[in-house]
Amino acid sequence: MFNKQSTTVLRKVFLGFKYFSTNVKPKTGIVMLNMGGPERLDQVHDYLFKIMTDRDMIQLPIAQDVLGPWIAKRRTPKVQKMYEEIGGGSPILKWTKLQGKLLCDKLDKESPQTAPHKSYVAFRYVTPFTNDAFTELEKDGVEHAILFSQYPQYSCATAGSSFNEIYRYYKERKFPDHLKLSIIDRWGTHPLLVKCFADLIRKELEQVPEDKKNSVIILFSAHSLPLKTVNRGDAYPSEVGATVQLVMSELNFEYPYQLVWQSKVGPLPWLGPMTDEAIKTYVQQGRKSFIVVPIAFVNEHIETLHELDIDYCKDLAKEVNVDFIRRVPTPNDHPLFIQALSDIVKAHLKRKLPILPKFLTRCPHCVNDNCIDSKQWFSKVCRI
Ligand SMILES: C=CC1=C(C)c2cc3[nH]c(cc4nc(cc5[nH]c(cc1n2)c(C)c5CCC(=O)O)C(CCC(=O)O)=C4C)c(C)c3C=C
Ligand SMILES: [Fe+2]
Ligand SMILES: [Fe+2]
Repeated sequence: MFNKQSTTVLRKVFLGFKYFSTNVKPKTGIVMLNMGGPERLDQVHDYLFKIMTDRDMIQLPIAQDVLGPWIAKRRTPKVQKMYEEIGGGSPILKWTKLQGKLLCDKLDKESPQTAPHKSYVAFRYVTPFTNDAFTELEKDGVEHAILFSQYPQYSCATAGSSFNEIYRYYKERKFPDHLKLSIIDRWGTHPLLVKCFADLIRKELEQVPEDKKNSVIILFSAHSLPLKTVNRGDAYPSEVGATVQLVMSELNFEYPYQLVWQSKVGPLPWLGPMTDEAIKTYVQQGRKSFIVVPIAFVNEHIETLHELDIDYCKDLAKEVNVDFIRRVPTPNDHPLFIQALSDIVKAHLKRKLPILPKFLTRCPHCVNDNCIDSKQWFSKVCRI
């Protein structure tokens, strides 16, 4: 139908449009907040150093400035080996960029009044850092930046730490006159997130052999927290529980289930029961079939690809003679998940938004004086 000349013209028009559309000033910036993960092995030490010296993340009993770097140095070879075993680095940046892009494409279509939208990745412990994201979005002339925590459930250790970093960033420099900031800090009960998890679980349940369908147990596994953080009143354990409850409700509570915790670091007590201990206990009781669901992560990284897939579903399963075990994928680019992100942002944009830094309040559970999580933020900004 098209000759060579008309194809060339069409291609030029398309590229011209693409050039125009990618160089147009974004009105709304979506700042994808996460701790991040090292893409390369030579980033692992700095990454661990930043985690272990962040007092929002962990409060070591003595001399954190000395003990934190020491733990980071000692842990580096072990963690480098783990990243090597999952392909040489964390895929979290790749996934976060893709999720941000798919979200903005959707928002451009579904919310033309706030378009164009552009996503910016702001990681806490590895590049691109908070200041990289804000330097870029300020340069782009973004009018409204939405600080969107990529952890569905709130913790002072994760989302709180990112918000505190942004607070510190603007404490040190002039807040741009043209910029408005607002926060989405928790969304673990969003109906489409729940539907997405339920859909992913159903697909794995279909793989369970008929003779094991009656005995399979769904293990929801979430990153644990130090008990000290839990006892201070951190919202995360109960918010994770809320997600689990809604997902099970969506599945009509058809299967037995348990919420278990993974990824403990160091010798101090953390919230349990731990995922590996739970598997061992069930096997001892003769329950040997499992579906493992990472319920607090929205994309793949070391805790899913190594700890769940290699350490538990492969090595531990073999060691203790598990009959059947499958790990449910994280939401990644699942259409229901991208629709959830888009609906969350649209609902947020419809509300009368408090604008930073005027509304800064202090988180009641946080070790940091300037934490900007609070029930006030929650009710004003992010009730969905
Ligand atoms: C030191 C204490 C830590 C606390 C508290 C903690 C809480 C916490 N973490 C996540 C999500 C992730 N953590 C990841 C890796 C990771 N976490 C810690 C330490 C704590 N996390 C370390 C030292 C590491 C590095 C790996 C290791 O040494 O084992 C990751 C993976 C990142 C990646 O590979 O891309 C995620 C994701 C949550 C949700 C959470 C509490 C709410
Ligand atoms: Fe962690
Ligand atoms: Fe906090």
